[in-house]
Amino acid sequence: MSNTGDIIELQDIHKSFGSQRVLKGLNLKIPKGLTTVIIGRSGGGKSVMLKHMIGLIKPDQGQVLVGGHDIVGLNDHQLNQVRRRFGMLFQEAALFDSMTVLDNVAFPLREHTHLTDQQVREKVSEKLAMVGLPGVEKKMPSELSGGMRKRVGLARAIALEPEIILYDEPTTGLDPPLSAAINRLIADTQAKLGVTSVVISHDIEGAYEVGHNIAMLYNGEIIVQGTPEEIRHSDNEVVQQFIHGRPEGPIDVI
Ligand SMILES: Nc1ncnc2c1ncn2[C@@H]1O[C@H](COP(=O)(O)OP(=O)(O)OP(=O)(O)O)[C@@H](O)[C@H]1O
Repeated sequence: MSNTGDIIELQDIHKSFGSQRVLKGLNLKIPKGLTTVIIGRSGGGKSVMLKHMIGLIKPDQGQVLVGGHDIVGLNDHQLNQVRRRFGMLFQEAALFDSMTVLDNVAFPLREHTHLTDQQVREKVSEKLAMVGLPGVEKKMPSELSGGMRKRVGLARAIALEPEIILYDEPTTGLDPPLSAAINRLIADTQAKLGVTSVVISHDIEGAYEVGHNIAMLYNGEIIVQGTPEEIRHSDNEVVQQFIHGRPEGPIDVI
């Protein structure tokens, strides 16, 4: 597994909401050009961790390095520059319901580039074709199935051809064939565009399939990080309980 360094590095991140300590000294390195899957319990802080990477949440303590630069102290304008490097697929695809598919996917292009209307349309068509949805430009989000909405969300996430794509539970709530299709899409997008991907997932099989690298968040920290093979053979009891979905073990399921 070769890479050219770590594009994102979370160093000793602490984050509490009121008295609830969510991240407790978390360390994580995201290697450039590869896909890292984050697994962990529901409510364990995976989304909170992801939001630190684009400055949507600031840590109480610790550093967030993107391309070697700490983004924690940046102002909104500087953060916007950093965010241009990212595409993000949120949990519910977060499409604008009152806009057509074309306008949804075109949104970041119109916000951040000076492309002509014709060029925007061409880029949108190209990205929709990449996600296997050619010709749906005129549809409204309400006319699409959940899986199609996710794919439109993905087309929007890749519209600016970002260096890094963050996926928050891209397959949750989808049936198995559709989950497999979305996983393939994540792998293809990574291979075609050479992007760095960070994927939050509950889908262990999918994690093995798309992840070059898997990290497990537990009790506010990353407790293991390694290749799918290393995770499968980890001697950590928490990891074993989680990946095999066992009710008994060190993880308190109540
Ligand atoms: N802005 C916020 N204000 C207060 N509490 C928050 C905020 N964001 C997240 N939390 C809390 O932080 C904890 C971790 O949430 P998070 O969404 O990161 O979990 P998760 O691991 O992504 O879970 P899931 O897999 O269910 O999506 C939760 O208890 C949540 O309620």
